Amino acid sequence: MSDISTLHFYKYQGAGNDFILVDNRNMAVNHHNPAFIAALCDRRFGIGGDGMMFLQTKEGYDFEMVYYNSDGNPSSMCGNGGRCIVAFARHLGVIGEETNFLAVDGPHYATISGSGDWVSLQMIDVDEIKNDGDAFVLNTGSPHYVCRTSELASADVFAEGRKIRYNDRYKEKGINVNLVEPEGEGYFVRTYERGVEDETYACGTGVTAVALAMAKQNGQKGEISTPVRVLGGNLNIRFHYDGQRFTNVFLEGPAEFVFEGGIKIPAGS
Ligand SMILES: N[C@@H](CCC[C@H](N)C(=O)O)C(=O)O
Repeated sequence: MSDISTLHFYKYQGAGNDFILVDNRNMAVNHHNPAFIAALCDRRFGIGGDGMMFLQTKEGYDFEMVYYNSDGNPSSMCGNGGRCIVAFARHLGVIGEETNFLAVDGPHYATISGSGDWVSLQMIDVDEIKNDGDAFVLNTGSPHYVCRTSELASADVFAEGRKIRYNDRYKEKGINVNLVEPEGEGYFVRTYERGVEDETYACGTGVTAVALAMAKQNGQKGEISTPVRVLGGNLNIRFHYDGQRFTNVFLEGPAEFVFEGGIKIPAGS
């Protein structure tokens, strides 16, 4: 009897934030194993990814999104991951052009374009933005630190992000660190991600946090649409702000299939 089996996986990316996806509707994969997830996300010895997701069935919803960071630990919401799993669900025939699914931060509504590669994902409402010196701290499904800067193209985001993520205030629970500068009608953003412990090419909950924090700082109210450029492409965030609460928050952008394959794993994983 063989002690090795093959895991069929799919790779997707949303503005360069890349993920391994597995159809686990039959619950064949036991994913409560950080070393297993981290090994698959490893860019040299595994498939490679900023995170890994399992699409599972959930009563009352089209599907459930179960998300892990590349360090192998389950995490809070991933916005780009959410957009990618919607594209994956569409590919599997689980959904049509709109969906209601469950993620770790609650229910999400999303739509996907007919061509299947542009996803608009509703994020949680936000009613609190705190200050940490000149920076903003808020939770858009995941915790974010947002700090305005200049000369962002040449910034050492890894070093600056790491310093903040591991300072006394944040080191226990961790935080994602977003550096931002105005660009055209919107912003250029670079993010150091907790759980990847590196800069990623995009962070969906991060650009959402930036758009909300900048609207508050600029005194904007009403229906707002904010384009954001990240290292891996372009995203857009639209929302309503009444001066107290951010509602109807949508993260929009590309979610694209990259490749699929099989990888040998120990049986029972
Ligand atoms: N890439 C994500 C955020 C994933 C979670 C994050 N690393 C954390 O642990 O908070 C996104 O697109 O939102």
